[in-house]
Amino acid sequence: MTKNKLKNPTIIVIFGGTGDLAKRKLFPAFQNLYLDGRMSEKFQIIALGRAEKTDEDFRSYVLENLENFSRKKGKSDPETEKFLSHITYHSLDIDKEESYLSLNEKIKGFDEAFGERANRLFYLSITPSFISTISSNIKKIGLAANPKQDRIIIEKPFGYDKTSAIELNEMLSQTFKEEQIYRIDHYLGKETVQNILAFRFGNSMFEPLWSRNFIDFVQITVAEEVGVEERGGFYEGVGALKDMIQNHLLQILCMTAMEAPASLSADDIRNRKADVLKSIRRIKPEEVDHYIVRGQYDAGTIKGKAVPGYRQDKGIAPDSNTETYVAMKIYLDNWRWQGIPFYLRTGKRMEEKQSSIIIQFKPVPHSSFSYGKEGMTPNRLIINIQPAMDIKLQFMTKKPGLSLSLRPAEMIFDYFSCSTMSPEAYETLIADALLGDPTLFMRWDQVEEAWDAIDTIQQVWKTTAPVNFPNYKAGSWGPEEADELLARQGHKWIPNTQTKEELLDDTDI
Ligand SMILES: NC(=O)C1=CN([C@@H]2O[C@H](COP(=O)(O)OP(=O)(O)OC[C@H]3O[C@@H](n4cnc5c(N)ncnc54)[C@H](OP(=O)(O)O)[C@@H]3O)[C@@H](O)[C@H]2O)C=CC1
Ligand SMILES: O=C1O[C@H](COP(=O)(O)O)[C@@H](O)[C@H](O)[C@H]1O
Repeated sequence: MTKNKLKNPTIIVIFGGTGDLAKRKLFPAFQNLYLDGRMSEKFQIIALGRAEKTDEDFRSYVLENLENFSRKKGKSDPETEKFLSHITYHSLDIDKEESYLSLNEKIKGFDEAFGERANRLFYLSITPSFISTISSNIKKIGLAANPKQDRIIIEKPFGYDKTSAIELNEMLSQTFKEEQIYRIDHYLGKETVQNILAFRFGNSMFEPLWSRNFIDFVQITVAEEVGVEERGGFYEGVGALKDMIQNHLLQILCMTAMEAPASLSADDIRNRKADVLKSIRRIKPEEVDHYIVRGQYDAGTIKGKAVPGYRQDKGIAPDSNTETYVAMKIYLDNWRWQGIPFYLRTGKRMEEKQSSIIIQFKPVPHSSFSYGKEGMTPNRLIINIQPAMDIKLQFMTKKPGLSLSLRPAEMIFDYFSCSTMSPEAYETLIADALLGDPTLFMRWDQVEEAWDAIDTIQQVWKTTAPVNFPNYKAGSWGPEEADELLARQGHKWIPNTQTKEELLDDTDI
């Protein structure tokens, strides 16, 4: 959210510096920030992993990955070489206290070279089970002794349920104050997610319509074409509810449903988002099947390519009951949204990659018009988050011709048409963390409320195995039960795959 350039000397310590996230997202983000002139003159990245490696070998590994994953690519040009010279590798075993002593020596060495104590940013890109050990070792050795200078970024998932998240937070708070803790949800760094705030509160004409008075229902989709790829071992113990709903989808729900913040300060925005999470209607164990559908993909075809089922993927048990799909109906018990369903769905191996929010408005109370073969289509506002980055307003117009008959049409704002190449989500978030702006990070109460909203579901699923897994084909839009979830309300999932030509169907003019 902030545009400033980092001025203070800074040391970034990446736990999990050799991992998948670091190679695909973190190093490319730092490289792009560097090339954009957003890093300070004096900075050092210390990447940690268990094996012994030389700086040279590690830098070649980073360069190779920049070539594959960075938006500005990583050619071996002088600027990228300069960036690489700011990276050091350090061998550290998280469980061994002596490793932290040598890390401390290394950090002090850079402080000396900088001529002052640098700010420290600890990036925990490791499995959550290591967080407590790292945090207590950081405290023991005094690595983060200055609350004004030192921060920590924690990757998701923050805990596995509400109880473990509370324990984790208590443990962390023995070393770091809340204002030093940056809990990342990379969806909040996406341009189009931030644009929801701009769209809603930077305009006057949509907000009066933004309530139960005019909206029929809201549909939030985060669909992926990919399966679990190389992360089967991690995903098996997690599943779509914890991997996607607890964080990304509930954060998008917050942006869509929140009240206007008093200001753009981090706490004003986060207070209004926390209100949404608090207002999510908690469901009873016996209601879980009524409100939530889980699914797991079977073998199928995506864009003409055959793909295996989840149970055949690498690292997955052949009788796994981990869900790769979740659809749920959420009610918000507050004045603005009482009685309006929010349908959330997410899944891997879906027909196409698509993250979107669809606001369906109530139908007109009465109409004397005739309609084309699609019939009357309610007004819709479609906010496409990715890969399309646009906002569409769908409404009815007169069909060209002699009769007064209507057909749907749309107006489109394309985010790309007015922006230069957007920064990646991780660039925005890391820049904010370096500068100390926590607006786009999750405050503790948000995390706790989000777990509270889904804990009952997890508990019920732990004790009742799904009877019909796998229950959707790779390349589809999920299990049939997800259609029934909406049909009970007289609603349907809106496909959001129509082209403009299909929408403007002229066949019966
Ligand atoms: N990958 C992704 O797309 C995403 C990941 N995340 C989150 O990011 C975090 C990291 O994920 P990811 O990068 O995929 O995980 P990986 O399994 O790829 O990497 C794990 C990292 O942890 C290090 N590690 C493991 N054990 C130790 C130890 N005892 N001492 C020191 N280092 C150790 C490994 O280093 P080494 O083996 O070299 O010692 C490696 O760098 C997780 O919390 C994940 O949920 C969040 C969103 C997306
Ligand atoms: O956090 C995660 O997000 C990715 C999807 O992120 P996107 O930016 O590519 O939409 C998901 O694949 C992964 O399982 C999850 O951990």
